[in-house]
Parts: sequence; structure tokens; C-alpha cells
Amino acid sequence: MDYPGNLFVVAAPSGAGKSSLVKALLEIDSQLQLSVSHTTRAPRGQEKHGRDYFFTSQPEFDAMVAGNAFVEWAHVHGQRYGTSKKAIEDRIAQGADVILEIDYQGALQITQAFANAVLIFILPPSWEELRSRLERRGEDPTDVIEMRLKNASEEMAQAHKFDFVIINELFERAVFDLKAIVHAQRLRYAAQRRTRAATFESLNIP
Ligand SMILES: Nc1nc2c(ncn2[C@@H]2O[C@H](COP(=O)(O)OP(=O)(O)O)[C@@H](O)[C@H]2O)c(=O)[nH]1
Ligand SMILES: Nc1ncnc2c1ncn2[C@@H]1O[C@H](COP(=O)(O)OP(=O)(O)O)[C@@H](O)[C@H]1O
Repeated sequence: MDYPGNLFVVAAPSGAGKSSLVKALLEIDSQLQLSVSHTTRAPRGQEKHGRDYFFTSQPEFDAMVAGNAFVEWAHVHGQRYGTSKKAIEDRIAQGADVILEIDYQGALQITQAFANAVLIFILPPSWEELRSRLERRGEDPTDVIEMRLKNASEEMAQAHKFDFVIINELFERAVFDLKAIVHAQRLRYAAQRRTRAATFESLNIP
């Protein structure tokens, strides 16, 4: 299915900075809309239902899986997370650009459903910095931080499957890189659609 809007998928190990980067991008790009995921994990301190996540009970999540409500879902760090069809389809069908902040398993599932999706992987500058960002964020207990760091190597080993990799060392530089990717994709997609429309017209295809 070919939609007029673009789909951007951002994945990263926990603590690499993807939420902060996506938030900064959304503040400067009014064409971009965030897809709010469903999760079975508990909310953190400042998180709000419907803004950061739809916090969902296990039975509610099961019912959504059974009802085929998710474009993709995955087990991540011992919880389940999923992107509902509602979170993206209507919006890209209407021409909005949507950004997803999901794990690599979900990102790879998204490309099955949306071949034009642009996949971006965020890396931390070092292991030490990843650990210290998770500790400084201060949202997760030590055992959860250890599990997230343990899972990070498996996650980072998937980075080569993505269209772009950004190293989030200097924050402003990483925001700039992200902005450049979004801009380039918009230009590329607009050109593709014009070329296709011209081809259809010349062949008299309605
Ligand atoms: N597959 C999938 N992963 C998701 C979704 N939403 C969030 N995630 C990922 O789940 C992981 C944990 O997210 P979270 O608990 O918010 O921790 P954080 O990444 O440290 O902020 C991250 O890799 C997220 O990108 C989703 O809808 N689908
Ligand atoms: N470039 C950066 N330099 C220093 N700290 C950063 C940078 N990017 C993000 N952070 C901080 O690192 C922590 C983790 O960032 P966050 O966006 O929550 O990561 P993620 O969503 O990938 O788990 C936060 O405290 C955030 O303020």
C-alpha cells in the first residue's frame, strides 16, 4: 500500500537518547507526529497515559493481539510493546509524517508492512556513557539497568540492518543529523511520487 505520508522508525538501546532526540525533533518539525505505543510496563515518574504510552494491562494487550490491532509488537526487556494500526495508518494516509520510537524487532516488522519506512538507529558514543546516561536518568532500578545494558549488545548488533546510524554524542549534532535524514526523505519521496504520476499520465493509466 502506498501512502502519501512518510514513516520514520527510530530504534536504539535503552539510554542512548532516542526519546530526547525525537522530542527535540518534534518541537522543531510541525509536520511530524509521534506514534504513541502500547506497553505492559508500568509508567515512570513523569510519564502520562496517552502521551508517552498507552499503559495497558496484560489482558488488554492480549485482546489487542487477538484482535489484530497491532502493526507490530515485541517482547522487550521483559515487557510487551506494540504499535497499533490506529497510531499510524490514518495519519500517513492523510499525508502526515509519522515517527515511531520502537525496538529493532518492531522496526524490522514495520518494513514488512511499510516498504518505504526509513529506519534510523541511534548509538551511544561508548558503553561507559550508555551506563552513565541510564544511571543519570534515574528512572530504573539497578537490576532493570543491568538487564537493559545486557540487552544493548544484541540490539546494537542489528544496527547494520538500518538505513541510517546516528551516534548521539553531542546532542545538538545528533538532532541535526536526524533533521537532515527527515528532510532528505521528504525530498526523495516527493520526487518519486512526481515521477510515478508522470509515468502513469504518459501511459494513460488512471
Ligand atoms: N517493538 C516495539 N518496541 C517498542 C514500542 N514502544 C517502545 N518500544 C521499545 O521498547 C524499549 C523500551 O522502552 P522504554 O521502556 O520506554 O525504555 P527506554 O527506551 O529506556 O526509554 C525501547 O527499545 C523502545 O524503543 C513499540 O510499540 N514496539
Ligand atoms: N547527547 C547526549 N549527551 C548527554 N546526555 C544525553 C544525550 N542524549 C540524551 N541524554 C540523556 O541520557 C538519558 C537517556 O536519554 P533518553 O532519551 O531517555 O534515552 P532512550 O529513550 O534511548 O532510553 C536522559 O537522561 C537524557 O537526558
